[in-house]
Amino acid sequence: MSVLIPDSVETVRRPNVFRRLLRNPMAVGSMILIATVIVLGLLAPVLSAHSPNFSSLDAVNAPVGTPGYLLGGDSSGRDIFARLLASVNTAMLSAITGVAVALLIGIPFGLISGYAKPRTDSIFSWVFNLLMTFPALVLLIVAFPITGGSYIVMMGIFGFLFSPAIFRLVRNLVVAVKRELYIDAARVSGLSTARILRRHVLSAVRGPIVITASFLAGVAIAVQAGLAFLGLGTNDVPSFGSMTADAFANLYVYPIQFLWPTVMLAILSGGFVLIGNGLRDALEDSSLTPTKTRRRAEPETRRTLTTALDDAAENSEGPSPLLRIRNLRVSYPTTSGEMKRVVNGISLDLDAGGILGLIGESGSGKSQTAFAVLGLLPPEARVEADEFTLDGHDLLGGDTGQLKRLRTTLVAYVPQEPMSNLAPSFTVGAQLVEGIRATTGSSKREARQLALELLRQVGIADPPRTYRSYPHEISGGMAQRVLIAGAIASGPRLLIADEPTTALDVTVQAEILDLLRTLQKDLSMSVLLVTHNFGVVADLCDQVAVMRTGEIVETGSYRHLYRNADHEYTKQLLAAILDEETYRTDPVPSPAQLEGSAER
Ligand SMILES: Nc1ncnc2c1ncn2[C@@H]1O[C@H](COP(=O)(O)OP(=O)(O)OP(=O)(O)O)[C@@H](O)[C@H]1O
Repeated sequence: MSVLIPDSVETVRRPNVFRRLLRNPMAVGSMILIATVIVLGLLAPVLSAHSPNFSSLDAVNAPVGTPGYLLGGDSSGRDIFARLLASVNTAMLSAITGVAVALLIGIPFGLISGYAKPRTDSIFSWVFNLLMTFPALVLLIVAFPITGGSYIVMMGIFGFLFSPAIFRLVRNLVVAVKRELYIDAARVSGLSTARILRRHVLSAVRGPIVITASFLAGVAIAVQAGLAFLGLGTNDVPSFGSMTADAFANLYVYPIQFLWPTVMLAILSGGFVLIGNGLRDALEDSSLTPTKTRRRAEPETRRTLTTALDDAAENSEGPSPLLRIRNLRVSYPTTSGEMKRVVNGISLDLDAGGILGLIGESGSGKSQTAFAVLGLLPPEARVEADEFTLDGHDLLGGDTGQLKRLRTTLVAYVPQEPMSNLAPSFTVGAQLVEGIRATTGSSKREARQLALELLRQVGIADPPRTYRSYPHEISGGMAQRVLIAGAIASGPRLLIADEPTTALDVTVQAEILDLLRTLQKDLSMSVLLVTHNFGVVADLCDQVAVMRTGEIVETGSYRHLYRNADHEYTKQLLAAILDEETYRTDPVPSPAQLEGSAER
């Protein structure tokens, strides 16, 4: 089916950090001053009557306003105004060189270190920590003979020595961001690591990088001036430092000569620091980054059993299990060095087209089981099993790239907290298109059409409008529909839904469950539903596995468990719902209703 795409789809405006920055008077003042000074520096050849190194005996210590010497002459008879403008250019080139080198080294290594496995992270962190212990200023002074006095080379070394600051910043930000649910979602949707790093991780950490770069520019200008003041630098290139040193010798006789370079230095160096402060405030105000939290369902949001029994099917037999798990163990290292089992030898079969509910209290190991299937467990997790296959493919052996491709094509994931799974700085449409293109390889235009069609399919009333909305502009229920749309885009054979309704209110919960049921039938998918809520299980699932402390204590159809639960824990879980009469909206199903539902 083709869908017309409105022209407005791509004309979305982002929340503007720059506009917020413009509300900060200090930052605005600094930007105006710095911009003015930079323009003056660029116009130096036009504005100044002399070249900065031209010296005339007539102009030695000439007072301010001498014809041709707007700010007077220095002790060598050079035009102070011309030298001041030339020094602006020196300062700016120093800042650009120092900051560029620090960013070029710090950002890529920080991204890789923060995102990579612990061993790579340890090696990179060790190297940069070592670099950080070097006394930067002393090294710059010692390196002077090697640089031949070139301030560009000196500032390159400065950038290298300050790159650990950027590295640490980026690495720590990436460590915080990489476990965000929307990064997991991007991984599940098949995006390459490079693309996730570039598009999602870098975009989330760029704000603090810009702020630090601004501070670093101020520091670079001050450091270059300091080195020049000490005489470390060629005499041919004017700089605030060398001007200050010249004026210093005349301080008591011609103090005004000291004023010009120090004021300019303060404007440039301090201005960058103030802009950095303003940027930080503007970004903090506009921070939309979600935190990875988990909400438990409120009691009133629990579903009742009646609807559930109507729909629960007795049989879940298919030709062969799509997902086959035998004796799955997931363990984590503890501080004492021992391994702690969080999934302890579970076995499951999920048939093609079947719906399996994995139910248990918090911490019972449901999500760990689901994440093991999705390949989303953290690197420190140890996963073992006698058999762990998806569509006949071993999920534990083989090539990592092949497994990733297999999961991308066969499995999709619907998470618990829809909002946290959408990247806050991209529109819904952009995120859907990105996922669709990664999994289907379609063109941008085709992906856009498919995204709009999928939004319609998951019951979004105005797909173009939602397409061009940012996550904060849509409701939780819509966000969950968007994620479901993204999940089904690749036509998965297995949909893993981890508490898909927990974060939603009660009416929306019912709608999302209805949608999942409809899609499961229409697309003939298998569904692994992770939940702590028997009502949700009853609504959807053919088969149920009850988990407790990492083990499956009982399995069976929902109807069977409802009537003949053997295990005390299953009875407790059922009783927990049945006891909550206050929160139920439907009557508890009677045995007759159960039979009726069985006959359907
Ligand atoms: N990275 C980790 N390191 C160590 N233990 C972990 C880690 N992640 C999870 N666990 C532990 O694994 C156990 C099972 O967690 P899991 O998330 O699967 O529980 P769950 O049944 O899904 O509960 P919930 O619904 O609250 O998420 C918990 O005790 C948890 O503390």
